[in-house]
Amino acid sequence: MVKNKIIAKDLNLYYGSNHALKNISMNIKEKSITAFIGPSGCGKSTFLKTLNRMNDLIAGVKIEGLVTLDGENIYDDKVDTTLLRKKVGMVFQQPNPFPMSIYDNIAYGPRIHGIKTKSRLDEIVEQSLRGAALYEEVKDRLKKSALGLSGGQQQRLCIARALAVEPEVLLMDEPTSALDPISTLKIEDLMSELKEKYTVAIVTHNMQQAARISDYTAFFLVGEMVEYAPTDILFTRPADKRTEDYITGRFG
Ligand SMILES: Nc1ncnc2c1ncn2[C@@H]1O[C@H](COP(=O)(O)OP(=O)(O)OP(=O)(O)O)[C@@H](O)[C@H]1O
Repeated sequence: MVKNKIIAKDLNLYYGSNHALKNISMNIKEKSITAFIGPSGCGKSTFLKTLNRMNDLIAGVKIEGLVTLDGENIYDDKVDTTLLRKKVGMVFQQPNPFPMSIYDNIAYGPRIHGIKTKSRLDEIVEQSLRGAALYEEVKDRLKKSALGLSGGQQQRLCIARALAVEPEVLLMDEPTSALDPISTLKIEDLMSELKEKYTVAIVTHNMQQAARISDYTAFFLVGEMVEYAPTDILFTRPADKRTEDYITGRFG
């Protein structure tokens, strides 16, 4: 049986008086891809961000309920959020490399976590770039600015940067929506490789993408999680009429 890596239980989130997540319970399976779909504003990104406490950074947010990672409550007062975010990395919609060299982008996280030796950093940079299927394209320009890379390369760099601190979970918030179709395909292929080692959760607006790459899909609607099932079942035999209406394009 596949292990549950993350468990959310009765999760509620309020932005001030806006009840943005309503009683969400979900088990996210280890070493698989879970996609969150649903119309704009339904809470997909908000839910994703609760999984590494990125919403803590927003003023006026109130969170109730439980999220566990390997059985440990990530909202416990004792949790070090820097370490949590090392274990649960994040990749955003817009590629956001730091304005520094390709090498330094990758070495940044490991350096913060105390790795100083050049040979070890060299090793991590190469491994991470290989893990993100970027090494061959950039190996001769590691000391050049990351801002000179194409959008698709920048996004793979951001994935490599996330991999450099040895995460267990990767959260991806519409990682391909700013990319052309070829770069999108590269990232999708990469994600299928990544799930051999990591647990991946992805927000996507693109239902075909969810159907192509994910093992499980959750459908959100105005803050509720309407349905959560293996992807092939959710797209072929949804249990809820609202899921069916959405995936057949009747709204959203
Ligand atoms: N930082 C914030 N402060 C206040 N309200 C927010 C904030 N972020 C999101 N919201 C609100 O929470 C609700 C859910 O937003 P969220 O971004 O999670 O939805 P989404 O499904 O990811 O949407 P989209 O697909 O458009 O990105 C919306 O009503 C949104 O306006």
